[in-house]
Amino acid sequence: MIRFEQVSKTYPGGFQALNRVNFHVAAGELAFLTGHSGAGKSTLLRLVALMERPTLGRVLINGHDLNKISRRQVPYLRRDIGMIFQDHRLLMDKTVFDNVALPLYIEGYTQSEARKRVQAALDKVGLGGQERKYPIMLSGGEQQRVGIARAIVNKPPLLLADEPTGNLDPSLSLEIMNLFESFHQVGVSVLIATHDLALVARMRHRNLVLRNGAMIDDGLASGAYEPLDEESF
Ligand SMILES: Nc1ncnc2c1ncn2[C@@H]1O[C@H](COP(=O)(O)OP(=O)(O)OP(=O)(O)O)[C@@H](O)[C@H]1O
Repeated sequence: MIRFEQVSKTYPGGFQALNRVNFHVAAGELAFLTGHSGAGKSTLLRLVALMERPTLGRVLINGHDLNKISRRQVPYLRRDIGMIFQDHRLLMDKTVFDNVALPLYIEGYTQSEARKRVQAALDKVGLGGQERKYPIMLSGGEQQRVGIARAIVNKPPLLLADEPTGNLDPSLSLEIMNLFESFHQVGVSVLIATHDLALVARMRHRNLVLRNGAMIDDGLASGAYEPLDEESF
């Protein structure tokens, strides 16, 4: 699903955010991406989401070499990627319905055509019946769920989350992670950048670790990918 081959990213100005990164995340896998602040996590996600281009190397998504994707093709590829941000990036002057429907409006759906899909997405994140509210009327955890509903409304096979629990307390964070787990269980690929190492340990999924732009652990050799049995947890 996601393959990086010798990927480096140097920003204008000369800062090298990623240095020869190699990894593969298979279709349907859930993996975490961890590392210190500035390690390159957001940069890596932005390369996957075609928000940045690599300076060197190849990024492949679903077999598509992103170096060969023209600007015109970018929106089509992005449809297959749901993106979730720490600050959820909701439109505060729009209802929950309109926020979640946004990707569908962009694809040309009318409000009535979008209705079923929006309701299904809100049901999945536990916010059924909240369509008419405005984000300001919701708690932080609920606002993040609206952001997740917006990311899944057009059923993308790949979800990318950048610090999705950064503003939430531990119990809300666990609820949000459980939601990602439920998408993974129905076959969606999920890559989550996070600082929350306690939560990562608890979730028992693969952990890709960046340090100063280099991938120092891809979560495979260490055995972290293998589920632990109850006794050893
Ligand atoms: N557009 C940009 N132009 C120049 N430098 C950038 C740009 N975006 C990021 N950087 C630099 O690249 C490095 C990696 O940033 P990145 O946001 O990928 O790290 P991160 O691991 O996500 O950090 P954090 O956990 O703090 O969000 C940082 O030193 C940052 O300042």
